[in-house]
Amino acid sequence: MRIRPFRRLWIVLGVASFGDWLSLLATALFASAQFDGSAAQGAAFGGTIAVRLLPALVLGPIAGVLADRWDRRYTMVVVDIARFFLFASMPLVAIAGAPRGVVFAWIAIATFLIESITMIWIPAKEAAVPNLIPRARLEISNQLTLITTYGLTPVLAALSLSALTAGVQNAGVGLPGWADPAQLALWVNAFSRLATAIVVFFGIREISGRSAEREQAAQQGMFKQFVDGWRYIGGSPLVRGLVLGIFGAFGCGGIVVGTAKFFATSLGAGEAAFSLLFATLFIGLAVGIGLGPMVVRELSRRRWFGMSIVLASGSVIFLAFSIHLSMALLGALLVGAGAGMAFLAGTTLLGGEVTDDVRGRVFAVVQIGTRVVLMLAIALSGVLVGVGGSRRITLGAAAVDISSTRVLLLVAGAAGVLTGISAFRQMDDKRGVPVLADLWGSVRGRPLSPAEPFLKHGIFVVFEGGEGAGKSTQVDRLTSALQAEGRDVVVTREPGATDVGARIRSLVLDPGGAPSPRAEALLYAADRAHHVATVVRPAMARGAVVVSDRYVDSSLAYQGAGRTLPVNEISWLSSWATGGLKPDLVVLLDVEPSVGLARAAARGEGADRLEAESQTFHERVRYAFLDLAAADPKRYLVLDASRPADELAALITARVTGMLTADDTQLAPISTPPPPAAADATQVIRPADVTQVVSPTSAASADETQVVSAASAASAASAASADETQVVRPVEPRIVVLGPDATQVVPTRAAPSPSADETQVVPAASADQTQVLPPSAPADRESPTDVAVELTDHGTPVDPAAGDGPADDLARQTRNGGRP
Ligand SMILES: Nc1ncnc2c1ncn2[C@@H]1O[C@H](COP(=O)(O)OP(=O)(O)OP(=O)(O)O)[C@@H](O)[C@H]1O
Ligand SMILES: Cc1cn([C@H]2C[C@H](O)[C@@H](COP(=O)(O)O)O2)c(=O)[nH]c1=O
Repeated sequence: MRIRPFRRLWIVLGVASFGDWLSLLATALFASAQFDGSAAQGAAFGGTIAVRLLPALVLGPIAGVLADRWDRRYTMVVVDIARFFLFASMPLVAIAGAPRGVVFAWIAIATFLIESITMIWIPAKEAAVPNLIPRARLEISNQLTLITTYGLTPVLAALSLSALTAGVQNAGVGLPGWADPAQLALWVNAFSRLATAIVVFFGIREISGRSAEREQAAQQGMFKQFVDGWRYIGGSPLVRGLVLGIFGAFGCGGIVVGTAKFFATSLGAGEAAFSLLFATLFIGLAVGIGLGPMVVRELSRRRWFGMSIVLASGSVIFLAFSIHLSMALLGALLVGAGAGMAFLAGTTLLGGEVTDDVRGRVFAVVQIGTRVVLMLAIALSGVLVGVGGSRRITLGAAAVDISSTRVLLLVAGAAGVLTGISAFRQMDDKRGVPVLADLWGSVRGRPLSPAEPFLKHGIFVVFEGGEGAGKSTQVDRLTSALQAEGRDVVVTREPGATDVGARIRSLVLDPGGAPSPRAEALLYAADRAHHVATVVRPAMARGAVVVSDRYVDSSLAYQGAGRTLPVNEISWLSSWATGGLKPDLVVLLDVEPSVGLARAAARGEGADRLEAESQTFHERVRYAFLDLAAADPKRYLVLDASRPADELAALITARVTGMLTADDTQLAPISTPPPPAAADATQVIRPADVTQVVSPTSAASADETQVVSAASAASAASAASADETQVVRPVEPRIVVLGPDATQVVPTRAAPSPSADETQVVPAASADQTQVLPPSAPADRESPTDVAVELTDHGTPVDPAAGDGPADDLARQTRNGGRP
């Protein structure tokens, strides 16, 4: 309202809308007053309202073209002056003493003319709004406009008419003939048009003027402009989806209105129920428009639009099955809310996304189309259910009453749901982001963000783990191995890889400073945002292998589990900071905190602020890392970091080179030729010991954690990233869990099992509960993508080198591609 031209336009709209509602009633009443007898009066009343619909059908198609061709301010002014004369002419004809038949005929003609020119006024006004206010304010301006048009002004118009009637009645006899409420209302309406014309002409000059594209379009012939408008609507998936969706939502609303009377009867309820349903629908509409944006908050408007249509249509289906008035009222409320939200989201999207040169035509199609669809839906559904009645269907001994009202509601609801889904698909701007999680996140103020699109060629490997786990050591080793192959490797770390990061690092780690937990989380996120934007993404875009010492998981573990801040909030923060960039591989070096801290202390550099935290803090951190790995095993390589550094380095190099071999088409060219035995390049170093986490762990105790030794370099080479937005592996890895007396084949998350009948899927959380299979499953084990995992009876790691039991045989077979 602080935007002056918009404020004035809103006042104009309010007055115009008040006049519209007043004239709707007044013209119909005035027309019926020209007849005697209730039948003739009823026909005159209904006829005048029907006449208002005709122009939409006749003039609708070209109204938008005119609104796009002409100056919008002059269009509005000229139309309003014409409406002033037309409205004023109706009582004037009567005052002039014309016979009642002529008065009625003129009312019908004038109504037709008024509605016809209004068809041009509406799109001109609608198309002007987006030029007056910033895009971010469009939704709230639409909310205001819709609430004014469909909430405030009809009520005000009805109250004004009653007040006029009461005033005239109280004045008693002696008043002149023209002073009847309907005629007075027409005068009020006529002068309100004159007032709006003056305000638009003198007060909202900003509406004038044409963009260069509109100027250019106006040079074309009208027919071409008309055809282009339809081509634009049909050819743009967004606009097509919006238009179809809005029509669908209004169709649903119309069917509910059209069948409400029969529906109330089928519920065994009477007239009052009909009025209740009708009123509830409008209350729902107001709730959807007024409160919808507050509820969904930052949800993508494109998604919201599709979801609202599904809500409206799904609620129509719900209505079809309602067996009690309370259910029906709930259904009607939801239909209204869904339709209201769809209309608000739709008009806002149209205002923001449709360019100025075609906006008039698009708005004309929507405004006029919704009227037509609404009226057709009301009329046709009323006729259909009237003709259909209720059928008694006998199925054997049982007989069921099926009312055509419910069948119609069901069919319309199902069609609406399909329309909503199709609109959603056409317009979705967050493909790949789970819909319900996104909705839930948005309601809670944290919508999920899609991965930021960028041309990704490189591979992103991250090392995670507690203090002194050996990350820096392994980062160096991997880097050397890759560089020896001639790869472009970028070594980096968090926090502190950039100048900005170095300052943040000293802020968070210097024992002197003490940022609060939330400030600490934000500082790490700030370091990460800058790091990803300036180091990681550019390096990956050029095809480098990026190796980072710590990344998002450190925040989840240290600030989430360690500082006990809500992990989902830290996760959202990191996802925002990184634009959704996930590593292709996380190497988790798992070690007892006491061992790691002792190693770090042995460096003799003194403990930083986090290293100085308690033992329990570091234990929480450790289990948080393990939990993260268990939740997404394909992306993780979890290693027992107490093993010798050389062994770990061999395993990591094997896994990463395996990934690189698969990805070589995308990576930056290797600068030195590969070793002479090309076949060897595909041979993977056989690991002696890969540790895999097969169960989510609780942070409580070490005994509950199932960290198990595993072996299979082949799996290490193939079981890389599961992230759909990044590297997608053609073969899903699977984990073979070996116990001292049992073998279990556990497909990892969502892995399609090639031999489903041989595979028993068990919840990996508990080794005790696993189903026992004989230790021979050659078909499964021959798969090069299997990971052999060995368990002791209490789930702790077994060193395959230490024993020679059946488990070791199987582990060896797996390593050897199924050969004994
Ligand atoms: N596998 C290993 N076995 C024994 N000692 C190791 C192993 N890996 C690294 N170390 C030693 O442990 C110490 C810490 O190693 P490193 O600096 O690589 O760990 P880090 O995880 O990067 O530590 P921080 O988290 O403190 O940065 C070093 O002295 C290193 O030589
Ligand atoms: C990225 C990140 C790090 N931390 C902590 C973890 C460590 O204690 C230090 C970093 O020191 P290092 O010698 O480089 O390992 O910071 C954290 O708490 N949150 C994070 O996001």
